[in-house]
Amino acid sequence: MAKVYYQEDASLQALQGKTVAVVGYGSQGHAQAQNLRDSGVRVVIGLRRGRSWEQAERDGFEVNTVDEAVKQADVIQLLMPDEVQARVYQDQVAPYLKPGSTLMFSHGFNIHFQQIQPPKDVDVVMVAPKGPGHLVRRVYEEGFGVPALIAVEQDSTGKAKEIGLAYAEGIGATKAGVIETTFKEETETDLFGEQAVLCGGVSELVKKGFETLTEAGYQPEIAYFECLHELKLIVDLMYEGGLSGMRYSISDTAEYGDYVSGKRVVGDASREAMKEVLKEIQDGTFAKAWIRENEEGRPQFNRMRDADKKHSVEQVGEKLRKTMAWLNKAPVKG
Ligand SMILES: NC(=O)C1=CN([C@@H]2O[C@H](COP(=O)(O)OP(=O)(O)OC[C@H]3O[C@@H](n4cnc5c(N)ncnc54)[C@H](OP(=O)(O)O)[C@@H]3O)[C@@H](O)[C@H]2O)C=CC1
Ligand SMILES: CC(=O)[C@](C)(O)C(=O)O
Ligand SMILES: [Mg+2]
Ligand SMILES: [Mg+2]
Repeated sequence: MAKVYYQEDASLQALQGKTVAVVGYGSQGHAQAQNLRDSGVRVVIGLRRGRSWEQAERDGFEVNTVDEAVKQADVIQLLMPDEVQARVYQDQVAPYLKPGSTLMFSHGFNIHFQQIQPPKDVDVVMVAPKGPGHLVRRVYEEGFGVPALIAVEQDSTGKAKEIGLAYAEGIGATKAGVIETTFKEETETDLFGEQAVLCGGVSELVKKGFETLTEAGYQPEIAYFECLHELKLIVDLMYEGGLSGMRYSISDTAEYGDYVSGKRVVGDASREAMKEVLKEIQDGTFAKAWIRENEEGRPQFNRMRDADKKHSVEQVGEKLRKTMAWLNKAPVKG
């Protein structure tokens, strides 16, 4: 049975009198920094000059270069993109890390695949929210939390878990539950989830459903509503009540079709592909390819990103979403 921590298991006390440097102010950075501040934790932001720097200042934070932020911090949370962390760590974090400080991550990639090898005299802890940064902020403001995983890789002070739990409390995660794990388990399951199901699997399902309908001559607007927009409404039901909760709300016609056709679309071939994807995550093939892709200037990543931006589901979606007033105030990428 998984060990899950809630509010009664955590205390912000462990962060009292300490300074947390949040390095990076993107999706997770802005959310975690603002939640911590609202929870009464002293936060400084570490960045390079640019868009995020200006945004963090506008949001009222003290912003420093990464090295200056690290110098004054007791806890350093690295929230830059995974692929830049190792270089910035090497040049601007490692030389200034105080013994006994806490180096934190929200994803295990760089520790698990040994791109970052911290000294023995610091704690190495992960608090990984299981949700996109903008929701980590939005859900906190609503008085709730996004669940998270916690892992301790190195405990030099004997207080690593306590500090990690205090951090999880500060970002609101203990309201939803914080599951104990290892860097290995978080890294492999997170990569698998985003590739096979949450991002990769769902995007392809949406595109192929949309293409099937439009190629058969149906209107793209209808295909968009059917295969993309309504997905959220259906997934909200799953989120609240699992598969049965969703099936309680849909018609029996839909439920019958769900049982007989779902397995034909996502069947044994997909299960085999999922196993292959998982194996390549576990044996490091995926990590190696992603690191190489970045070293080469991201030729494939950029090509695939451009191609998908031009997909007709995106063209028709952009037009339709303009009419949805409630969407226009929610930031998608900060
Ligand atoms: N996105 C998510 O919701 C989730 C992310 N995670 C993990 O959280 C971590 C952060 O990811 P995410 O929030 O998506 O990252 P983003 O891409 O949103 O954040 C990028 C931030 O890092 C800054 N940055 C980039 N390069 C540098 C640099 N060389 N020096 C200083 N700052 C730099 C950017 O500043 P600038 O404007 O100057 O470029 C920006 O503020 C990753 O480990 C990720 O796996 C975990 C769970 C979910
Ligand atoms: C949002 C999240 O949890 C992901 C999909 O794992 C990520 O952005 O890396
Ligand atoms: Mg994730
Ligand atoms: Mg991820």
